[in-house]
Amino acid sequence: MGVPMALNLIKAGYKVVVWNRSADKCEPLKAAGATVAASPADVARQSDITFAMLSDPPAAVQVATGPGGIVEGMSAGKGYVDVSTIDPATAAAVAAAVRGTGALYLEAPVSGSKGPAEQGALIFLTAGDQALYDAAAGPLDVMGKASFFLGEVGAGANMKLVVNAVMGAMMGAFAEGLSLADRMGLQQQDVIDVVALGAIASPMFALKGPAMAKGNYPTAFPLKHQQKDLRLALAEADAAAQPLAVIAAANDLYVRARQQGHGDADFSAVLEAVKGQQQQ
Ligand SMILES: NC(=O)C1=CN([C@@H]2O[C@H](COP(=O)(O)OP(=O)(O)OC[C@H]3O[C@@H](n4cnc5c(N)ncnc54)[C@H](OP(=O)(O)O)[C@@H]3O)[C@@H](O)[C@H]2O)C=CC1
Ligand SMILES: O=CC(=O)O
Repeated sequence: MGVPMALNLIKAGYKVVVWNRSADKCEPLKAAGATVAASPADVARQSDITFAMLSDPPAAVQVATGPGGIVEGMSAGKGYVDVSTIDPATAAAVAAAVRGTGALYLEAPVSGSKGPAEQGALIFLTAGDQALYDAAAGPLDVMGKASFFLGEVGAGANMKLVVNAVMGAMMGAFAEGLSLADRMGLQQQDVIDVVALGAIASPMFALKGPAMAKGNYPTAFPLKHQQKDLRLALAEADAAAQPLAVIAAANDLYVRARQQGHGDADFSAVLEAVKGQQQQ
C-alpha cells in the first residue's frame, strides 16, 4: 500500500523522503524521484509531515518508538500520520510518544485496497490532532477520494475495525455461498451474476468473485491482515461487552486459512478454508 500512495504524492509534486525495513521496496520510489532515508527518524527529520503504512500494532510501535524510530526525529511544528490498521490502544501509545516531542499526531487508517491506493481513491478514517488533519489536507486529497475526521485518537482505529469486521464476515459468507452452490451443481459464475443484480450486490463480490470461482486469489489485501483486523475487532468487542457471533465465526475461517498456508494470498482465499471443511 505504501508504494502506490507515495508514488501518487511524488506525481502530485510533493518532495518525498522514504524508508522501508526491506530497502529493495524503496527502489521504485527512488526511481520516481524520492530520497531514500537511513531510518524512520531520518525521514521525520527531513519532513514536515511523516506518513507510516505498516502491517500491524507491533510494527507501528517499533517504527515510531524503537531505536532510530520516528519519535527521535520529531519536534514541534512537525506531524506524524499513521495510516496503518491498528488497535486504538496502540494508536494512543504512539500518539503520546509523538506528542511528547511537541509534534502532532493523526491516525488515518484507510478503507480501500491496492486499486484505490493506485488510483488515489482511498477513504481516510482520521482522528487525533485536527490541526494536523488540516495541514495534511493536500496529501490526503492526493491519496484519497474522501477523508473523515472522527474526533479523539482511537476513533479512526475503531471505525476501521468495524468496517473490516463487516468486510471479513461478508467475504466469509460469500465463500460459503459459492461452495454451497458448487455442491448443489450450480455454476459459481451464475451465482456471481445473480448477486450482482440484486440487493446484496457488492463491488467486492463483483471484483473478486470471478477469480475466486477459478481458484485464483491474486493478493490485493493479504489474508493475514484481514485476520489481524478480525482479531483486533473481536478484542475491542470483548472490552465493550458486545457479542459478535457472525464475525467471530468468520474469524475462525480466516485462522484456518492461515493455518493452511494462505496468509499471504488475497483474503478471498478464505474460500480455500471453506472448501477444506467439505465432507466427502
Ligand atoms: N493491502 C490492502 O488492501 C490494505 C491494507 N491495509 C492495511 O495497511 C497496512 C499495510 O498493508 P499492506 O501494505 O497490504 O501490507 P504489507 O504486508 O505489504 O506491508 C507491511 C509493511 O510493514 C512493514 N513492517 C512490518 N513489520 C515491521 C517492523 N517490525 N518494522 C518495520 N517495518 C515493518 C513491512 O516491511 P518489509 O517490507 O520489510 O516487510 C512493509 O513495509 C496493514 O495494516 C493493512 O491491514 C488497509 C487497507 C487496505
Ligand atoms: O483493509 C482493507 C480494505 O480493503 O479496506
